[in-house]
Amino acid sequence: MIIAIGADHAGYRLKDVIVPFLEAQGHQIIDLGCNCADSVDYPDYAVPVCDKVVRGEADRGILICGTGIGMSIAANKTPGIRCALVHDLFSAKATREHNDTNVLAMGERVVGPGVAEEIVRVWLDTPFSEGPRHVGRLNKVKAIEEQQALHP
Ligand SMILES: O=C(CO)[C@H](O)[C@H](O)[C@H](O)COP(=O)(O)O
Repeated sequence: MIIAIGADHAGYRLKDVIVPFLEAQGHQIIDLGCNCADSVDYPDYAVPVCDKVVRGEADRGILICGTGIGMSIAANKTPGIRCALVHDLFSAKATREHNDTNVLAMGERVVGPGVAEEIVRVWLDTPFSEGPRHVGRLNKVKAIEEQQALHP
């Protein structure tokens, strides 16, 4: 897969663990920064990663900040993005099966590197279930986006 990844100053160290982990599995990585501890703003990194996904230039996106919360809030403002904040393996699997999420958010201050690697592995490997109830719910989410585009 082609995976776009971004982090703020509170997440770049975990990004630097996840990038070689993914490369070792044969994934192609688009690393959109940041790459040092100088304070930055998470929306500035969430938007470029989400753009890559909605434009089809990346198959998935991964975003990391201190908690993952700011990144997930920002990511879900982009129409077409379904971002899940995940810190456990059950949710990593469920959010792919049920929500067909295309962006994963994690918090470097919440989860250790070993668990984060397993979350990423499970999230990338789990297919959407295609269950009719999930498809119907996702269509309702899409309808919210379309409604808001018509009446911002
Ligand atoms: O948005 C966040 C908190 O929900 C992210 O974790 C940020 O990384 C965090 O706010 C950064 O905090 P800092 O005090 O500016 O390092």
